[in-house]
Amino acid sequence: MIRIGHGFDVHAFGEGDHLMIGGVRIPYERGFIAHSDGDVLLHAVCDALLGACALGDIGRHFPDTDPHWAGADSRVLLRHVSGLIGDAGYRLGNLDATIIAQAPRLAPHVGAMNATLAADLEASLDTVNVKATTSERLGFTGRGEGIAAQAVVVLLAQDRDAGTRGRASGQGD
Ligand SMILES: Nc1ccn([C@@H]2O[C@H](COP(=O)(O)O)[C@@H](O)[C@H]2O)c(=O)n1
Ligand SMILES: C[C@@]1(CO)OP(=O)(O)OP(=O)(O)OC[C@H]1O
Repeated sequence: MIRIGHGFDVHAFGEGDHLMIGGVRIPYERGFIAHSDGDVLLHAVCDALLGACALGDIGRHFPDTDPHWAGADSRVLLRHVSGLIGDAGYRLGNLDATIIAQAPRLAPHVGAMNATLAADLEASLDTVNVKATTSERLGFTGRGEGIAAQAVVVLLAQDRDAGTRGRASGQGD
């Protein structure tokens, strides 16, 4: 059994001197306007994971009216969602994500973002792929008003008996 999920998020720029994207702190002349740290990529990934398991969306699990999440590190949200996915009996098959940003240049940071996602989702690095694109100066991202992110995940049913079956047949010893 596989399940597919899609997530999309946008955060506008406001005052600040850095952006949190994919759990990576990127020095920049603007910050994100958000209730949490505004990590647009991790929010899209959370929504994709929740969507795949029919568990609603990030706003349902972490309301932006709840002071507990004010200024929250979005990696905490991601790890919580990852736990929910495990509880539902699924693990990551693979994750593909795109950040739409005219600036800053993100290519130097995607390796660190991939590592963060793999760690928080307890997945291997070769199942995670973050990309960045401009929108060729078109639209709100192209005008430099904010950043958008999209994520798609495939989840696989956890094979709870894999270890014992392997041992019984003499594999994996
Ligand atoms: N914020 C961004 C946007 C893009 N990149 C890298 O540049 C490549 C070309 O982008 P286009 O929008 O012109 O297709 C893209 O593939 C990324 O590698 C980036 O680093 N940061
Ligand atoms: C993450 C939460 C909660 O702090 O707030 P924001 O940081 O504003 O992010 P958003 O993507 O608008 O949605 C979900 C919110 O509930």
